[in-house]
Amino acid sequence: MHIKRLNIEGPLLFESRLFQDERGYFTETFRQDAFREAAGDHVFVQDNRSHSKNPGTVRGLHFQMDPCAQGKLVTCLAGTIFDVAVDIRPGSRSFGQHVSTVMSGGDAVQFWIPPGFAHGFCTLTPDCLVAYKVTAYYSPDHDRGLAWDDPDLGIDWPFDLKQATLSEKDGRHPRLRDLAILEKEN
Ligand SMILES: Cc1cn([C@H]2C[C@H](O)[C@@H](COP(=O)(O)OP(=O)(O)O[C@H]3O[C@@H](C)C(=O)[C@@H](O)[C@H]3O)O2)c(=O)[nH]c1=O
Repeated sequence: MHIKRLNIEGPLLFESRLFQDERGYFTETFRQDAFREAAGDHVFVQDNRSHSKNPGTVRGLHFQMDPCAQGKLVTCLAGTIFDVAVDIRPGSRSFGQHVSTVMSGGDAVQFWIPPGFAHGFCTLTPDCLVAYKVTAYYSPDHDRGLAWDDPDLGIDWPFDLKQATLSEKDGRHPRLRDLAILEKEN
């Protein structure tokens, strides 16, 4: 398993080896030992999957408040997505900055996003399947969002933003500067 560190302390890219043969391929998608060594002790308690029909679908940016903050290990099983994690850890040196990656079905890459980040993605092809493990259960009471197109975040979404498809909920998240929960710390 190859592990790539990114510009922000915390998020990681895990790349597994693909064993190809005439049948197709085999790959290990998760190893507790390699994960723990690189990312620390986290326990995954829930696995999720979403399907997005159209390119230009945006989901995010989402996070859960403490004590239900979630670390997420994200992978793309089909299609191609642009995935992004924004640092909203109070007091972090990289607060408000983000890291991103493009992931496709079959490339055996997993994106580790620790608790304290807002996460989202957009789809670049039809029929994107995204699967992810999380370290805390879904809690609607702690579920929060951040505006995916907040200009202060400077995310270079690689599609025509005017064509974005998103949920009603994702269309009304606050900008980073208006996130009340963070005002005091930063
Ligand atoms: C996230 C989640 C949603 N739901 C329900 C609530 C709602 O009725 C329906 C759809 O939820 P959402 O619109 O929030 O789904 P979605 O926009 O796909 O939300 C996901 O987006 C990505 C970017 C993430 O990072 C995830 O953690 C999660 O927030 O599914 C659960 O039952 N369990 C869950 O864990």
